Amino acid sequence: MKQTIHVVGAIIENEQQEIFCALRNPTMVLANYWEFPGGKIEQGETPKQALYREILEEFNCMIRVGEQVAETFHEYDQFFVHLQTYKASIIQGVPEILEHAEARWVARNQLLDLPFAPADLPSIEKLLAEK
Ligand SMILES: Nc1nc2c([nH]c(=O)n2[C@H]2C[C@H](O)[C@@H](COP(=O)(O)OP(=O)(O)OP(=O)(O)O)O2)c(=O)[nH]1
Repeated sequence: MKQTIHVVGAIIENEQQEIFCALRNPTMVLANYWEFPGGKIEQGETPKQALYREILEEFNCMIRVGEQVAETFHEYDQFFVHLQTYKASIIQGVPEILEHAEARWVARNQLLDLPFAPADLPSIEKLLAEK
């Protein structure tokens, strides 16, 4: 039976209203897809705590996590993902790419130009509908 993994993603916006997007590296599951940085929620963590930890681990910066953007269930070939995305802003540090192939700040209306992980599309649609 397929497993369900519970994942959080940060929609980090800067002062130019650009969103921080990261490219999964070729050795990761869902290789070479763009994503909202984040990862799996560990036992005993709230989604917001998990997001804070993941961004610190993977980008060495501290974020403040805000409101939820979307909650999505998506079926991939190998597993189901339960993805919750949250708005966030950087409160300390500049993101360093520690685990991803690449990362960049992207204007909302250019998000769909990147090949995003399919589970992220409802979040992107919500962002595009906001402004
Ligand atoms: N981080 C993140 N993962 C996403 C997004 N969309 C999406 O389908 N996923 C999938 C990809 C992965 O299969 C899973 C997240 O797992 P991960 O490997 O990044 O999590 P992690 O950092 O906790 O990894 P690990 O410690 O288990 O190696 O969720 C997204 O926007 N952000």
